[in-house]
Amino acid sequence: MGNVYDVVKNCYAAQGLTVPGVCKTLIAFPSQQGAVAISGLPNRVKIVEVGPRDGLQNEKTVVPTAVKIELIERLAEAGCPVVEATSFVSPKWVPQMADQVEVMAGIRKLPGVSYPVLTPNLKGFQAAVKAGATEVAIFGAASESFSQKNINCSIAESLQRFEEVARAAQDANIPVRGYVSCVVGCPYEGKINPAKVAEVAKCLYGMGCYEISLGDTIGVGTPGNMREMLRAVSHEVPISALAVHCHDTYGQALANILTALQMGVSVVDSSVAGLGGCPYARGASGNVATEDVVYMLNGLGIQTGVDLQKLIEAGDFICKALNRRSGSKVSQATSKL
Ligand SMILES: CC(C)(COP(=O)([O-])OP(=O)([O-])OC[C@H]1O[C@@H](n2cnc3c(N)ncnc32)[C@H](O)[C@@H]1OP(=O)([O-])[O-])[C@@H](O)C(=O)NCCC(=O)NCCSC(=O)C[C@@](C)(O)CC(=O)[O-]
Repeated sequence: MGNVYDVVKNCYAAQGLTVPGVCKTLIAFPSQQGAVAISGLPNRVKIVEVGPRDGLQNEKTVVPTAVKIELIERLAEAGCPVVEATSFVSPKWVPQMADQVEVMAGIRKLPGVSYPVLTPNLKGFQAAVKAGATEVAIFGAASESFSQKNINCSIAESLQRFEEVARAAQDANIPVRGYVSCVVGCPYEGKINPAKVAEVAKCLYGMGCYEISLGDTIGVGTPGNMREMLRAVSHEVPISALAVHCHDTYGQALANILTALQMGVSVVDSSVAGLGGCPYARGASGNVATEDVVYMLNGLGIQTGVDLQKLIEAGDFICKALNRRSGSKVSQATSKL
């Protein structure tokens, strides 16, 4: 078989017709050789690789610091422009991130790559700066219960803490990214009102966050409710400043990402080998695998700057270290070739 377009063209030709323009743009070839763009999608997408932080924070056995450092370096070498390195949170709450200072000291930073870290409060921010962080992220939620479980305070209290971090970061000329968790569903409260997501996103943006990452923390989103939520948030924050962060619990992450791209989002968070889950979100599975996102974007002719082969190798490296099978379908498929 040639390709899907040829088959469709021949069917139309057999009836003496030509292919309508709309069909031409809707037929995409999901292979590395025959990339075809769908009109209306961005030409370039920024991948924010969160595997070393979101991916590893929930691991039960301690991952050696040297393994974390090698993973971060491999991801940067694969062309990921942003590699979230660790978090400056309480080691009592997230023991897996207790080696944050050593991780920051150990990574050989590549020029042009950003290595943000999570900072829930001023204490975390100050420690991060001392450890050499040049970008931080504050992380709130659209669910009161999740906010309490994750950072031990209400949404309103968290916004006060974030305001302090944002002000200190501005004084130190450090860019701040903002997260909103539970943007469509919460493990404790169920469905989340898009208006609440928009309200929290607006506050974070107003504090000076250059980008707001919208987290489907437990991976219950569908293209329908993601669209509804993105529509509400984009009334308060420009779509160019939004990112999506999709966990893949129900297998909807790629569809949700494509929906977001069609709405004008051009920043996607993902985790190599599909690692991850939040320790305070019961039942949450890993993030969408970066390999799968890059494969989809390659198939659409969308630039990412990421080398898929090197990415797969980085995924193989961490899966071997964790003694686990990759959560990436692309990695699973190519390992059988
Ligand atoms: C926010 C706190 C610290 C509040 O925790 P707390 O217990 O309320 O804090 P506190 O201010 O009462 O202090 C208690 C102790 O923690 C220490 N402490 C206080 N702050 C820090 C700090 N920054 N770093 C290190 N230590 C800290 C502080 O010094 C004190 O130590 P002690 O006197 O008992 O020895 C805690 O709840 C915490 O660390 N939570 C982090 C939870 C977390 O990391 N969750 C995962 C990340 S979020 C996520 O995965 C979702 C996301 C972003 O990926 C998007 C999505 O998928 O939706």
